[in-house]
Amino acid sequence: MTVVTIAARATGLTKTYGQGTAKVVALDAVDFEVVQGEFTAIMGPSGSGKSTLMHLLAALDTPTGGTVHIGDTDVASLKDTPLTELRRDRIGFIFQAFNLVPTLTARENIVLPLAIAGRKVDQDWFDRIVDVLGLADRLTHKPSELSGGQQQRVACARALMNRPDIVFGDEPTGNLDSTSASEVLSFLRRSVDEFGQTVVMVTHDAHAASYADRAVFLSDGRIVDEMRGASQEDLLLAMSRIYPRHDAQASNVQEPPEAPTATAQPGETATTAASEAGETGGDVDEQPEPRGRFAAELYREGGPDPESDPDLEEPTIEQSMPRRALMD
Ligand SMILES: Nc1ncnc2c1ncn2[C@@H]1O[C@H](COP(=O)(O)OP(=O)(O)OP(=O)(O)O)[C@@H](O)[C@H]1O
Repeated sequence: MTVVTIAARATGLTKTYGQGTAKVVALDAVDFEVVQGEFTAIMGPSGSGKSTLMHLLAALDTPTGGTVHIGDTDVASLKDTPLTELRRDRIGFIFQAFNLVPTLTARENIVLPLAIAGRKVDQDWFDRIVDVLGLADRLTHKPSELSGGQQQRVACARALMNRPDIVFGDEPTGNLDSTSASEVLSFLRRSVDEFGQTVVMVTHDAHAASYADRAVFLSDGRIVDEMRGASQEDLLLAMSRIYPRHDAQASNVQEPPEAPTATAQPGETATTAASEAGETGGDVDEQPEPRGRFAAELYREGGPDPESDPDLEEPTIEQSMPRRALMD
């Protein structure tokens, strides 16, 4: 008999914004369990409540109703200091926009959460993670000297460095080309299979979700379906069935996003992209490709635009990790 351990549990989880006619129910009495040692994908069209669910599960936001448990800990029962410690010690984060500290090297970024917590680096673990992620020869580089894919691999290393109970990824491949995305997804898969890591990832993308053990589908703030061990094709079919309106809209989008010039990716500079292309013979992310039909929706509905999206500007130290996650 397989014993299943629950890494996180949401019960009747509700989040509303605004009041009266302006009230938005972002999450509507959701019951949801994250199984320890599993890779779970949270899927759904824009506005379905994916990020809200993830932020509540990661104790980054407060629900309007219901409860969140991380392991046996009722998040609502924690005062500020233990809540900060829970976020810092038991949860890892990977963001779409990488959120590395621009003034620190890759190595310094990776050990930052430990440094803030005043904890020693486990050198064997550090070496293993860096080796698996292929970052050994990049550790002295600053984020501006790394490609988008490399930056996100640094963010992956940072997320796993303190061996958290759960790693949460919020569209972690949303700013990456397909090759870099596959590298990050393969790493997350490997972290589950080899390290027993629990991973929860928000994604629009059937290709990304096909790396997960389980995909749950959100619609209008509710979980409406779930699948286990689904291929990309299975997931696309399920999405057409569950979200017919969105699927039809996404299918109507014929054109991929315009290619960025100088191979600059959101989250990196054109200078970086150009110099890396020259120096490393193409270890730079190429033009992002739609990965599955719902990727078209991602781009159409406000895809990454470093000009207008403040999240994609170079973060300050304070912005680089959720402040609450580290040092309240
Ligand atoms: N701070 C906020 N104030 C008001 N409404 C909000 C706020 N945050 C989210 N919402 C609303 O809650 C709903 C769910 O938003 P959420 O960001 O969780 O969706 P999502 O599925 O993650 O969307 P996306 O894929 O576009 O990020 C949406 O209708 C959104 O407009």
